[in-house]
Amino acid sequence: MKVYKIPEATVMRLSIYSRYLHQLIDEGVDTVSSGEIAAGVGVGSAQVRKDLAYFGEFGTRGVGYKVEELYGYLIKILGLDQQWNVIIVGAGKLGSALALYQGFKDRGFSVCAILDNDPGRIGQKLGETTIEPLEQMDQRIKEHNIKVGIVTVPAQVAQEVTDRLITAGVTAILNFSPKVLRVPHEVTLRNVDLSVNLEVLSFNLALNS
Ligand SMILES: NC(=O)c1ccc[n+]([C@@H]2O[C@H](COP(=O)([O-])OP(=O)(O)OC[C@H]3O[C@@H](n4cnc5c(N)ncnc54)[C@H](O)[C@@H]3O)[C@@H](O)[C@H]2O)c1
Repeated sequence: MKVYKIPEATVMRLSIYSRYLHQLIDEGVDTVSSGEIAAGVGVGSAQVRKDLAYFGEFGTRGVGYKVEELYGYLIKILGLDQQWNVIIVGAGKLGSALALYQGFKDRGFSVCAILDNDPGRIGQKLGETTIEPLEQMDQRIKEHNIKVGIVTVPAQVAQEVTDRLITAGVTAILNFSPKVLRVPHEVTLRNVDLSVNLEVLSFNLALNS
């Protein structure tokens, strides 16, 4: 299914709704209203209805949504009904922690390779994955049909590592480095900066103090 021009903020909320629905399934809940989803995840119920309306008609007026059905639908919309193979470049503190994180697998992301250029790191094991030299990039990306690259190298080398990943066939980059990366328009880029979240917390703390 192809869905165009969905705002990124909506996609992020869909991911949060799907987690909440998963929680409801675990609790044995069969149906849920948009108001209950809204209260559960902390957004307005009109927002929930608007987000879901991008994808057609869901739910029955007065009854709400069937939890399992809506969950299955959101998983499909988010592309999580298939496995995405992932490569991590930079097996330092952060890259190693991400490689060991079990939560990715639970959502359909499989870390197939982790690379570094430090001879002292190469050959070390992170769970079932062994840290390999950067030179393995092309081969690993091709053999595992890897589409997602996670960049956890220092900022100075982040662009060259990203360029190399894209040349090798990666089409989605999750950048943890503070470097502002340039990628071709057909490549999806997301930047993760935990200090942005800390600053939001700080803003709220300051507001309430
Ligand atoms: N987004 C966030 O919130 C957040 C949080 C922590 C760190 N970071 C960033 O993540 C990155 C990694 O941080 P860290 O603490 O794990 O650092 P680290 O020094 O522990 O790890 C970096 C690793 O990259 C490797 N490396 C360096 N050049 C390379 C290259 N050209 N090819 C392959 N590997 C190479 C190093 O050998 C090292 O193992 C940094 O850019 C840091 O600023 C971001």
